[in-house]
Amino acid sequence: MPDHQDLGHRDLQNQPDHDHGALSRGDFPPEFTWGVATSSYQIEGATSEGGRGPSIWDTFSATPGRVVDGDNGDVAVEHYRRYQQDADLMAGLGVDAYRFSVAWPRIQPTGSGPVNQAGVDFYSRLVDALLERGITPWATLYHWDLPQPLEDLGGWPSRDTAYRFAEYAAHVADALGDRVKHFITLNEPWCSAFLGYGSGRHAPGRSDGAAALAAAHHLMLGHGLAVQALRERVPDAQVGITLNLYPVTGAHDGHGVDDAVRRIDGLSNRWFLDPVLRGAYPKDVVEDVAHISDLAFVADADLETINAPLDFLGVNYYTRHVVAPGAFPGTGLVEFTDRGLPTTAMGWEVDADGLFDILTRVTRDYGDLPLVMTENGAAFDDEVGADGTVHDPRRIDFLAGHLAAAARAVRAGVPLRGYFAWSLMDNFEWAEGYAKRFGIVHVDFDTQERTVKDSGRWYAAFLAGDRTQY
Ligand SMILES: CO[C@H](O)c1c[n+]2c([nH]1)[C@H](O)[C@@H](O)[C@H](O)[C@H]2CO
Repeated sequence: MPDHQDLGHRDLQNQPDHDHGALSRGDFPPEFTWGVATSSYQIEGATSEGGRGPSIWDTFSATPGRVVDGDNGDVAVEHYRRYQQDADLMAGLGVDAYRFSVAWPRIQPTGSGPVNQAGVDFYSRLVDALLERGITPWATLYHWDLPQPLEDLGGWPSRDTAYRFAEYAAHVADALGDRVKHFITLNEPWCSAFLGYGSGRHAPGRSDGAAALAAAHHLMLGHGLAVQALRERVPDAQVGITLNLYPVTGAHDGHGVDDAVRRIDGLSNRWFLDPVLRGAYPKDVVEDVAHISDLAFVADADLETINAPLDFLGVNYYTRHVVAPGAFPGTGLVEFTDRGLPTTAMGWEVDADGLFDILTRVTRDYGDLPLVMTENGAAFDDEVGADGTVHDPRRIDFLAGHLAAAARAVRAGVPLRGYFAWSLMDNFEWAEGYAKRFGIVHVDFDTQERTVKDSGRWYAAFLAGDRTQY
């Protein structure tokens, strides 16, 4: 069980905004974990092989207009059959760890009932391949691929899905817990709930605010129940959850900006941080959403279950939110804007200082729980040159700048324990399909050929101890 104490507000040492210079692995604690990350639906392919059942992303990507170019994960980057080759890639990069996700529809094709042994066997082989190469497996139990039959029964807005998730977690613990000692219950419940059931931008593509809030609650309830299941079966496991967190900054200091910042910080960050780490929903945000839902789905003991003690908090960071009051002041509407910084191929501003800001804020406001950067990376339009190399200097600059910010946070007192680059290789980027490349390894989606990009070589050199400029 975790033995860290919540020290409450901490005076983290002030640090200079920019300390450009040289950076190396030595700027981080010696036991720091360095890895790469992926997720099942984005890389595995083989969606009809090995007894796998359909997920909501199979359904969503088969629905015309939902995914750019009508792309889907049927083939992806064939990791299901190329996992040995990909494990060799990781070993070549010199990573300590690999964060992957287990596809629920491979373990339980209908989302409940007996396990599909072929699915268990795949992840068992993957884990063994990693361990044989000295790579520590970090398993995410849920990275968005809900079995479609559970969606047909109501999906995450239904409380039963939380109980099915805990049963699934128990099956994974039984199957892999002898060799996997690092578990992340959920990847980004904010995306699963608010993009899946709120905006409809992600699977299952529903647009219902009340359903989105219920989904968020039952995802977090499932998290808490899954922590119990994991602890019962794998007493020596390190267990956490991954949240996508954003520093939120006012676009100016005019009237109403502070409330806009409070609202977006509340819905983006505190709606998940507070239940998971404090056992209560933030009261100001409960009021903000009262016109959408009275939260009647919250049962008495739920928040205690959700507030299960954790060994770490996974943080996914990509960019900052910059906000201003909406067109109709006083309505609570908020406009998202930018600060004219360089952007990635996703249109996200490159803002390494935002990583320092969010890491120090979480430690200052939520105490000394160890933090792990479970995702950080950037999409750029990479091309393979005539010489077969992939020059991606902007991704190197992105990674170096964010690692420098992470080192600054460590110096400021943040208990940061690890960093996973997103992503090992180009893959299915959800509603953007294959049009957006986040990998430090390039994939030719026609031939499946993998080519380590300059950023992959840079990361390998950094992990080998080379000093880098940023
Ligand atoms: C919107 O930013 C989120 O934190 C976020 C960014 N990303 C994610 N979450 C997901 O966890 C990954 O599966 C995506 O591939 C990755 C890149 O888009």
